[in-house]
Order: sequence, then structure tokens, then C-alpha cells
Amino acid sequence: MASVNYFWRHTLPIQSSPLPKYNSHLKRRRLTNFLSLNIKCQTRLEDSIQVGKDRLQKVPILNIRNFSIIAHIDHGKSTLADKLLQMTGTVEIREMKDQFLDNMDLERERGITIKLQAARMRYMYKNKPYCLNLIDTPGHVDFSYEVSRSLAACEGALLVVDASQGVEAQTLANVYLALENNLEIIPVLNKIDLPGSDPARVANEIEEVVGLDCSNAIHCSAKEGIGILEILDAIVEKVPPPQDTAERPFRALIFDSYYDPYRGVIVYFRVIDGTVKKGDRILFMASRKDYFADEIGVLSPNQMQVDELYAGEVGYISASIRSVADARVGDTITHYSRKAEASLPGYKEATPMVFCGLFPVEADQFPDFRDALEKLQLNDAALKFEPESSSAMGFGFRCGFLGLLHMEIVQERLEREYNLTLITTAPSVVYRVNCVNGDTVECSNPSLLPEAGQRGSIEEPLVKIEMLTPKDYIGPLMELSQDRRGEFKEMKYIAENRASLIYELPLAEMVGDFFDQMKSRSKGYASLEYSFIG
Ligand SMILES: Nc1nc2c(ncn2[C@@H]2O[C@H](COP(=O)(O)OP(=O)(O)OP(=O)(O)O)[C@@H](O)[C@H]2O)c(=O)[nH]1
Repeated sequence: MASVNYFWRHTLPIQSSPLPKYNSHLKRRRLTNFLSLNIKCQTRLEDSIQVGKDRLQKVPILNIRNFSIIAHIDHGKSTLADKLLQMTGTVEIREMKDQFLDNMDLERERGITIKLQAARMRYMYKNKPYCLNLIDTPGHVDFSYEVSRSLAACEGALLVVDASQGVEAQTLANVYLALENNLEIIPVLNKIDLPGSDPARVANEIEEVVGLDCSNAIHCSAKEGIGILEILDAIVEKVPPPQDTAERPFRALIFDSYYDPYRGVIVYFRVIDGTVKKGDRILFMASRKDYFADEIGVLSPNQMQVDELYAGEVGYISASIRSVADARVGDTITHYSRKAEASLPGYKEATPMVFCGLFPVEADQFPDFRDALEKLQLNDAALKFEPESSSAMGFGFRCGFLGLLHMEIVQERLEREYNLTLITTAPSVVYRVNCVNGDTVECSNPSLLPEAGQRGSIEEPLVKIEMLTPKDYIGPLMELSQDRRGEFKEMKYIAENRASLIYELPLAEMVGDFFDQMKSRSKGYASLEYSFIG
């Protein structure tokens, strides 16, 4: 297993934790009511559908805009993305599936975005054609590295906040990521159609917490189609175009990849410098693997082949790549013969944070289980596993995941897509044991723990958590954090009635029922974000 390089502190012996219940996100999406588009927009909608058909045509680099949408779960990111695709004629209404960008079955069922995707749109602004590339981002902390890479591929971001709710912890974490990447942020106050919405209060909250000028924040209802054209205009006016570096050696940033059983890995990337053509020999700088680009194209949002992509553009490559491990998110693609001098900054290997044992219920399913894990790993470079046997449960695998949601997704995919029935052990974290003889052992499994006499001390990983809560629940949440061995760091009021609480907490406590407890003690009002310390 990969080594873990985050902050540790000395601790008590390992305790196992109960299985988390993260199913509160499970929900079915409602079909968007397309007829609710208001009449004013209807004529521009018809015009833009015509324009949308020309979306493969090149535009000058000054007319390209690459942007992303930052939003808390349920604040309306997918609904807004749908409307942007409709209004630009990228997807015709009759072929529109609800939340087009979330196309993995599991995602659609859970109503959350796990893997990111992209969509190229064509938009007429002051009689000039613009190419707008929307790069979608996953909405959960387990995938925050992918979020950071997709933001690195953009020059701007829409910050979508539900005007009936306000800023949530997760929104903040992603806004900070966007600010680190120097993105131009456009505030959008969504759901203004709801009677309980209060755009003025929420605009104040954003100004207070994020320090962003909200005097021109766009008031929008993604559901009713209000404010969508203003958003498209603002993207053109405010997001800077990419730099014109088409003459430099080719460099592209991978922000997503997935495994297609017929074509191999499909890599989604943003061209940062230079150009790439169909048939070029390309090199992945971190994995040092080279391939011929059999097919290149753009996502609009379906894959559409083109011959060449230039600096500033977003697209995909298919090159008969066998495993996603060869083309990881964050890696740089360059030309094999005219290499770029340096790779793009920010590449990181995925490090598993949460572990559990998975065992087939029927012992004779073990070979199928091993095959299934190997296949899944082709599609998910972050999944780690090694064989494990237990006297009670027989042969299985100890698996490492990015976090709790990633763990749940893998379990569900194994059961659903590969027809396996699995027993799962309680999730645990990796501990570091400093032995008396000076050795250091990393243990993801209690059975690997050195003998009592050999153990000097044990350290465990920590996370920093930030909870945003109405002020009535500050007391119960502080009590919860303290009960779970949390160390108080900071508390501040972000609005008259809402506070932010920051604690450092052992990861082992997070993989238990902390999230459920936080929700129940705050009657569902508090939100939580965590990051690994290190
Ligand atoms: N009333 C109202 N409801 C909206 C609006 N925009 C989105 N919704 C609803 O809010 C819910 C969540 O919207 P989504 O678009 O799925 O939110 P999301 O941010 O993409 O959620 P994740 O994919 O889970 O991150 C859905 O039931 C939408 O129909 C709006 O402007 N007004």
C-alpha cells in the first residue's frame, strides 16, 4: 500500500468503528419541467439552438472561456448546467436527459456528482461566436483532488449558492480552491423562485465569508430558466480568455479519465500549450507511458471527433490505453518527440485514507471477486487492494479508498455491476506504529500490529473539520466534537445567526457515525467539510 504522508498524533490502541450511513444523499431527481422556460427566453433559445449546431467550428482563442461551477450538494449545479446546455442549443430539449452531466448510473440515483465531465457550448454575444467550455466538478471531499485539477483547467467559476439556504461548508472549501487557482468567480444566487429565498441576506453572507463583491450577483432560478442568459453574458464578459501559447511545445492537463471496455481509457484534458493532432505520438509525463492518439475530439457533451486541438481548448483522447493508472488525473500529456521541458504543477498520487476488508459470502465467488476488483481498478486508479484471509470469513481483500463515499461507491459497484454478494468489515484508518527497535510500521489492519512488547507508540491520522451551523446548535456540536476526541481550533460568526466551528479530529472518529450525529444534533441544519492535515 502507498505510504501516507499526513499529520499524525500519538494515540490509544486501535478501535474499530461502526459502518457509516451516508445514504442521506440518496434521492431520485425529478424531471426538469422544460416547459417552464419563460417566454422572453424562448426566442433567444431558438436562435441559440441554431448556433449550437456550429459548435465544432473554431473560434479565436480570445473568444474561448473555460469555466466550472462551484456549489454545495443540492444547490442546483446540475439543473443550472442542464439549462446552460439547453440555452446554447448544445443539447436539444427532446434529447435532454435530466442532469446530463451526471451520466454514471450510481450518480444519477444518488443525485450527486462523482466523476466530472465537460461540455463545449457555442454562444453568440454581441454578434460574435464564443466557445464556452463547462468543466463539471465532483461535489464531495473524497474527490477534492479531482476538483482542484478541474479548477486548474479553468479561468473562471460560477459560485452557485441556494438563496433560500446560504453558504455551506463545502462551498467554502471549493471557493478557496478556486481562489488558489486565481479563478475569476461569478456569484450566482439560485432558487429565487422559492418563497423562502432571501438573495440579499445570502449575498451579504457571501461577501462576509468569502470576501467577494456581490453587488452584481446574478439572481437566478435554474429550475424556471430565470437569469440563465445573464449568466452566459457574465461568463463572456468576466472570465478571462486562455493565454495564446499555441506555439509552445504541447502540454495538456488531465482532469478526468475513464475506462471504456472497447476503446481503452478515454482521457479528458485541457490543452495548456501547443497543439495536438490525431495520430500524434503522445507521452504521459508522470507515468512515462507513450501512445498514439487514435482519436481526438471535444465533449459537447457527447464525444465528437475533431482533427486538432489548440491551446485553450478542452477535449478527449482515445489511444488504446489499457489502464487509467497510465493516464491519471493531474498528469501532463506532451508530444513524444517534442517534449515540454516541465510538467504542469499539482500532480499527486492518490493516497488511500480509509480501509476495509471485503469478503465474498460464497467462497467460490473469490476468483470472480478478484477479477472484478482488477477490472474496477482499470477504471479507478485510486482503488487499492491486497489479499487478506480471515479464519471466520475466508479469503478476501483489504481495500483502500479515498474516503467513505468512495468506499460506498466501490462496494455498490461490485455488488451491482459484478453480481457479487460481499461481507464488509467496519472501516478503519491506517495507523503508524513506532517500534522500540526504531522501525516504523504502517498498519491498515489490526492483524499487522507488532507484538505488544515491540510497540513504542502508535500514531493516527487527523483531519481538520469545519462545520457551518445556525447558532442554536453550537453547544451540541461542540459537545459532539469533544466527545469524539476533537481539539477545538476556532469559532467565528459568518452571519448574525450562523457560525463556523473548526476542530481537529482523528480520522478514525470521522469514519464512524460523526456525520450522522452532526446532522441529528443540528436537526439537519449543519454542514460539514473536512480535509486531511498535512
Ligand atoms: N425551486 C427550485 N428548485 C431548484 C432550482 N434549481 C435546482 N432546484 C432543485 O434542487 C434540487 C437539487 O438540484 P441539483 O441540480 O440536483 O443540485 P446539485 O447541486 O447538482 O446537486 P449534486 O449533484 O448532488 O451536487 C433538485 O430537486 C432541483 O430540481 C431552482 O432554481 N428553484
